[in-house]
Amino acid sequence: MKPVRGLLVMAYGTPYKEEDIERYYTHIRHGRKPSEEHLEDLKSRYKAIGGISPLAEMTKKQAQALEARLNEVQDEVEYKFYIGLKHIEPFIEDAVEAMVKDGIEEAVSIVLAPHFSTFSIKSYNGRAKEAIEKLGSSMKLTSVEAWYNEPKFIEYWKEAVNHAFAEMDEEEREKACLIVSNHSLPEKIKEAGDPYEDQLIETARLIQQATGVKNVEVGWQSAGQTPEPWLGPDVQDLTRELYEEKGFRSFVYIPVGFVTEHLEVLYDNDYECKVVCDELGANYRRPPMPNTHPLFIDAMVDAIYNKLAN
Ligand SMILES: CC1=C(CCC(=O)O)c2cc3nc(cc4[nH]c(cc5[nH]c(cc1n2)c(C)c5CCC(=O)O)c(CCC(=O)O)c4C)C(CCC(=O)O)=C3C
Ligand SMILES: [Fe+2]
Repeated sequence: MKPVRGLLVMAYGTPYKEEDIERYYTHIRHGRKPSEEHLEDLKSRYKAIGGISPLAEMTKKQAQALEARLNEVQDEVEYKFYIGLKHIEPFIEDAVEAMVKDGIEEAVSIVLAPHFSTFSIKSYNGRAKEAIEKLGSSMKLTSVEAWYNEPKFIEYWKEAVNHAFAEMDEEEREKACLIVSNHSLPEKIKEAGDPYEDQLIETARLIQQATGVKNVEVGWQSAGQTPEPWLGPDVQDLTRELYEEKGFRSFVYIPVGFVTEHLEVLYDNDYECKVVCDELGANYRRPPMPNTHPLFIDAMVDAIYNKLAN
C-alpha cells in the first residue's frame, strides 16, 4: 500500500448559515464582538449575495480537485485532503489534529490565497506549525508559501482576461482598462518589509506581459473600517479617477488575490464597483474566478511539487 501524505488545504472560512455570522465576525475581530451596526451591515451584505456565501462549498470542491489531481499525476503516495479554516470550524488546529489522529507522518500545506503577507499566508502556516508542536507530534509538514507567480496561475488569468477583451468591439477595447486588485491591508505591514504589495504589482506585470493588454492598473479593495491608513488606491476611487483623468469607459476587474466568487467578489466588485461604473456610464466586466479551473488546480500542484523538491 502507498503511504498517505496529508494535504492540508487552508482557507479563510465563511459562515455556514446566518446564525454563524456573529461568532464568525467575532473571531475575525480576535474575540471582540462587533457592534450591532457592524453586524447588521455584514448580515445585509451576505443577504445581498443570496444569504450565504458560496465559499464553503467551493473550498471543499477545490480541495477535492487538488487531491484528485495530485493522485493522478504521481504514483508514490496517496494524498488525503484536510480542510483547515482561519475563522470557523474546521479550524486549522482541527485539521492538524485529525491528520495526527489518522497517523499521518508527512504532510504538505497550501493556502487558497496566492500572495504572501503576515496577515494571510504567514499566519495560516504559523498556526499549522504551532498546532503540530502543541500536540507534541513529529509529523513533518512542508508549507507552500506564495504561489501567485506560478505560470499556470498567470495562464488562467491570461485566458480569462483575453476572453473579456475579445468580447469588446474595437472601440470599447481602445478605452478599456484592466484593474488588478487584492484585499487591502493596513499600510503598516510595509514597515516590516511585507512583500504583499510588491507581489500584487508583479502579478499585474505578469498578466500584462502575457496578455498584451495596454491599460493595466493596480488597486486595493475591501479595506477595513479603521482610522489607520490602508493600502490604496481603493478600486472604487481608482475607477472614478481613471474615468475622469484618462478617459477610460470600460473596466475589467480581476481580484487576483481571491480564488472564488465569494463575498468580496460578489459584493465589493459585482455590486460596489458596478454601482460606480453605472453612475459614470462605464461598462463593468468581471471575468470568472478560478474556482476549480484545471489551470488553477494544476498551478497549485506545481507549487506543491516545487516546494517538495526544494
Ligand atoms: C488579506 C485578506 C484576505 C485574503 C487572503 C485570505 O483569503 O486569507 C481576506 C479574505 C476574506 N475575507 C473574508 C471575510 C471577511 N473579512 C473581514 C475582515 C478583514 N479581512 C482582512 C484581510 C483579508 N481577508 C482584514 C485585515 C480584515 C479586518 C479585520 C479587522 O476588523 O481587524 C470581514 C469582517 C467584516 C468586513 O470587514 O467585511 C469579513 C466578513 C472572506 C470570506 C468571504 C465570504 O464569506 O464569502 C475572505 C475569503
Ligand atoms: Fe477578510
